[in-house]
Amino acid sequence: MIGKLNHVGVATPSIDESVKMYRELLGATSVTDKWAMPEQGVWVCFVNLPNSQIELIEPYGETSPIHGFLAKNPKGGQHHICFEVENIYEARDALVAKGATVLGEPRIGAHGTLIIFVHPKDMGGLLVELMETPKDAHH
Ligand SMILES: C[C@@H](C(=O)O)C(=O)SCCNC(=O)CCNC(=O)[C@H](O)C(C)(C)COP(=O)(O)OP(=O)(O)OC[C@H]1O[C@@H](n2cnc3c(N)ncnc32)[C@H](O)[C@@H]1OP(=O)(O)O
Ligand SMILES: [Co+2]
Repeated sequence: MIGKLNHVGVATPSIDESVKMYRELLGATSVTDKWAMPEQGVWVCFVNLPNSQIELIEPYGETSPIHGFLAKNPKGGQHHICFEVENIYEARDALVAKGATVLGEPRIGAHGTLIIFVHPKDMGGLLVELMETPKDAHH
């Protein structure tokens, strides 16, 4: 089931400050604009790497799912890791059949394809996002 590593999600109190850090300290040159995803409760911005992406996420709105994480990690930190799958519903059903806790219903993520999250308690403390491979994927 598990496919390519798509992105590593990094929570931050300020995407602007984080982008500056990736540019100045690590020499990142390809960074997208940030945009709001109200239904996900986050602002999103991608630092493009040759083989993957860092997804910077900042809380959007009072019910953002990352408020708790930032309360515990005020400077931010690694928040989730995202693997591609071919079919999100098949992946979801297989996980549920094995007793894993899938958080919420499949919804559209930052790449325009369906995503789900697997609770960290079932993944050795790691929050795992699964996303359907974009049809025009070229990485
Ligand atoms: C735009 C999109 C995309 O890529 O397309 C995105 O990525 S959106 C990315 C943002 N969206 C999401 O993360 C949606 C799915 N996430 C969630 O539903 C939530 O964040 C939960 C994962 C359920 C955590 O919720 P909450 O912070 O309220 O935690 P909680 O108080 O229930 O704590 C449950 C336990 O999980 C731990 N915990 C919380 N966040 C964690 C994280 N990111 N990684 C690992 N562990 C984590 C807590 O420390 C706690 O551990 P102890 O029990 O040991 O104290
Ligand atoms: Co993500």
